[in-house]
Amino acid sequence: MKALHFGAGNIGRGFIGKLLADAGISLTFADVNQAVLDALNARHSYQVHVVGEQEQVDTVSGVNAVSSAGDAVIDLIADVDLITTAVGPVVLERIAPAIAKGLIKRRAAGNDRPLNIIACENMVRGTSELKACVLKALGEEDKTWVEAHVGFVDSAVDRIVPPSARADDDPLAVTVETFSEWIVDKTQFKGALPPIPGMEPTDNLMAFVERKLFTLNTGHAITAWLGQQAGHQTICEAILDKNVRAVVQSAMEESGEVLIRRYGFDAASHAAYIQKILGRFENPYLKDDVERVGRQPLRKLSAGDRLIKPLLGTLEYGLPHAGLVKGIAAGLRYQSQEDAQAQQLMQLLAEKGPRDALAQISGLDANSSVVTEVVNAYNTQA
Ligand SMILES: NC(=O)C1=CN([C@@H]2O[C@H](COP(=O)(O)OP(=O)(O)OC[C@H]3O[C@@H](n4cnc5c(N)ncnc54)[C@H](O)[C@@H]3O)[C@@H](O)[C@H]2O)C=CC1
Ligand SMILES: O=P(O)(O)OC[C@H]1O[C@](O)(CO)[C@@H](O)[C@@H]1O
Repeated sequence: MKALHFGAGNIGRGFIGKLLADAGISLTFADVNQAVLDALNARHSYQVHVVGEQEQVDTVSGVNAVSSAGDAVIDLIADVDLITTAVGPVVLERIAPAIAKGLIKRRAAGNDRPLNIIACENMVRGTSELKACVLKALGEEDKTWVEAHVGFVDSAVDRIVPPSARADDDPLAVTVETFSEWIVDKTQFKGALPPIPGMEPTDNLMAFVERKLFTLNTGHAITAWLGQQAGHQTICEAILDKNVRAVVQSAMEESGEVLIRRYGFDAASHAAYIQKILGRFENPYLKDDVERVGRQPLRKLSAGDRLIKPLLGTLEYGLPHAGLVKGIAAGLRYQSQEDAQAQQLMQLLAEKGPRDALAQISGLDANSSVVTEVVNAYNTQA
């Protein structure tokens, strides 16, 4: 079996690419980073440092790499059995034209073998968004063929893989936590499910996507934003600050109440899930910077993402939401010189003030009482 993975970054090398290679699949990475492409093609292998309760160094070998901007990637799309991505939500639309070209070539070559495409991004139904972008680039006949032969499979991906801070300066080495979870929607595959140990099929994906995004990512973002305000450098330092931790835990519990009502999760198991995540944030070996985890605040504060969607759930069910409100206020205060969205956020706040800025970013009603609560929390955090 052959696979093409877009994005030879942290999650690409440290999680999805590793699972595919470990499953004996012939794997090619597609990326735009020439240094990473050259290193992969020179060595065809790299090391994954697993840190936490158990420590080990695994070697992933037999991998190749191509530029995602050239013709080689189109030839591969025409040939492989599986395509995965971990490029970041905003990049999906940029890789869609190449995927569309590859699918046109695949059809023209008479390759009717099933192909499955799985986006592994921190977003709800990212593969469905990718599919919509790919279909836009196809004519009617190609669209019909794609619907019949290509499975667009949504997934939830959970493993904390920060940029490697290894002293040996190896551009390919990656440091990962022990925990990992990759859940895929089994109802969306074409043909047989690929046998990949570590890939868990479900017919109830939304429950798992929301459980992960609205617990781990909700708590992680708030840890980063409040941690930054308190002068902490890493997630580990931030979550060990009892003031930060109290808000993070309460926001995760508030979001959890929504998940329990919406999906029927067992309350005790969900409480244990939250505790497990808090423990993962404490991993001292990950050196995960608050600036990285808090990145792209406009995306993280948008309507369907990790803060606003759970907040809307608490309003729907009439539940407490003070922790989420403090978390959203902290998001408005995120700072980064490197992050274009942090700069846009600062500009928006300067132009419109917190009430209208939040309404614009999140889609919440500027005159609603929940926006007033966030504005009050924002002013308190000054
Ligand atoms: N790092 C983590 O712990 C986790 C990340 N994720 C998600 O995985 C995705 C990737 O995150 P990371 O691996 O952390 O980011 P990253 O920045 O380490 O990796 C992204 C890779 O995509 C490449 N890329 C950018 N534009 C491209 C293009 N047009 N074609 C091909 N490759 C391109 C970049 O060069 C980079 O190597 C994001 O959606 C993130 O939310 C999900 C779970 C865990
Ligand atoms: O990758 P994003 O969506 O910017 O958010 C950072 C998040 O991604 C992760 O790296 C992986 O889930 C988390 O550590 C963190 O919550």
